[in-house]
Amino acid sequence: MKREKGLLIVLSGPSGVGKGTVCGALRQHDTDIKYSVSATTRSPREGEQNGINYFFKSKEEFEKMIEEGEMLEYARYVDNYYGTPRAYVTEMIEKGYDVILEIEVQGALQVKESFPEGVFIFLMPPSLNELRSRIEGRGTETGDLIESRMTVARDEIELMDKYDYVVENDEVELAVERIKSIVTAENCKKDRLIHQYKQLAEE
Ligand SMILES: Nc1ncnc2c1ncn2[C@@H]1O[C@H](COP(=O)(O)OP(=O)(O)OP(=O)(O)O)[C@@H](O)[C@H]1O
Ligand SMILES: Nc1nc2c(ncn2[C@@H]2O[C@H](COP(=O)(O)O)[C@@H](O)[C@H]2O)c(=O)[nH]1
Repeated sequence: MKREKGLLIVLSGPSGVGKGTVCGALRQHDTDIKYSVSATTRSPREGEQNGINYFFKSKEEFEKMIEEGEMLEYARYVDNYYGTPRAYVTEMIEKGYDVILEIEVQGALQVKESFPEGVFIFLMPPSLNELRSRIEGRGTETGDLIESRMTVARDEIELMDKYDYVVENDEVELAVERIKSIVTAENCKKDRLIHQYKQLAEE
């Protein structure tokens, strides 16, 4: 549902936990939520398209975006930059759409500073062994890169108490239902607060 102002939803969690898969499934359920496309200096994987999966940038292009204040947040993750272009997110929120960001933990904590009214959800794997098999099963990284991602994952999991919600991704459809419930509840809370605020303003 479109409102006066949309909700910013930050879906975070370790690489390979299933953020992209869960967002893809959520998209099938809720076509009104807008998905922010990140920028990155990582090379495209087979099948990834510029402007759809990511905006693929050179290091120089990315650093220029940072300098020009175009990033809502950004982080260096395993030797590459990743960041959220600010313009799309603020435009959609102002238009009343809920917007979801699918980002790692350093970036999520930056967004929490600038957008404390956002909803911060940490997607949790059933176990570290399952996380490793998901990364391996995806087949997009090998050897050292898998180890680097697993090392970062352990640090990220330690920060999950900084989030408003922790959602287990045991089964994709269950994770989607949990996220949908959170979004519905948070929107009700926001509507109630706006209603109370308007009543007070009228008194
Ligand atoms: N609930 C699940 N059960 C089993 N496999 C899953 C589940 N969710 C996702 N996967 C699988 O795990 C792999 C990683 O998922 P995905 O690419 O969505 O993770 P991600 O968190 O978006 O990763 P990254 O942050 O690196 O982009 C994929 O092969 C996906 O099919
Ligand atoms: N801080 C940000 N992190 C992001 C963003 N877009 C994606 N990511 C995260 O980076 C890692 C690696 O992604 P991969 O596509 O190379 O597997 C993963 O945790 C993503 O969620 C972003 O805009 N900002």
